[in-house]
Amino acid sequence: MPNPSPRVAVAAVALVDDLERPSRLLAARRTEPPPLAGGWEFPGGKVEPPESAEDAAVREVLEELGVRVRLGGRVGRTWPLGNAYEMHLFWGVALEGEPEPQPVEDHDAVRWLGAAELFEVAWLPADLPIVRYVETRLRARTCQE
Ligand SMILES: Nc1nc2c([nH]c(=O)n2[C@H]2C[C@H](O)[C@@H](COP(=O)(O)OP(=O)(O)OP(=O)(O)O)O2)c(=O)[nH]1
Repeated sequence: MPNPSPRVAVAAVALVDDLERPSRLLAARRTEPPPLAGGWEFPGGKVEPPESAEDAAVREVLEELGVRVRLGGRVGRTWPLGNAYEMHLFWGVALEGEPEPQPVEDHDAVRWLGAAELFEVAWLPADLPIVRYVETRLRARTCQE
């Protein structure tokens, strides 16, 4: 049977300070591979079937930032990342009592960014349309569509 999507699924989290009234987003700076190193992104990674995109997003944030998160809804639609990947992005917030997110694996810096600061970091190019959408949500102080 033909594969319905030739793109590999990536799942990631738009980690915010508050799912009800978000004002800041966490961005993380990649260290690997060399062509992507230094680019800022949403923490996440490839979905490893049979896990769901949601489970992959939670797993990746724990591995990469040392924080357990609770997910909210999806951030918009599924977003293409070049020709090879598609991203399933979920709003998320750190569970109560979790430590401050820090780069544990695959990143060397994290930053909390308010709506007016979102473009102070060099996002991976494929993330730019997503960040523009996130900006509209932070300015409206809502994770709703
Ligand atoms: N996690 C993440 N990946 C992104 C973003 N934007 C973007 O273009 N990508 C690309 C980079 C990678 O080519 C691909 C995701 O792969 P990854 O390297 O994060 O996945 P992974 O952690 O499972 O990596 P690996 O174990 O297979 O090395 O998607 C983003 O915001 N977050």
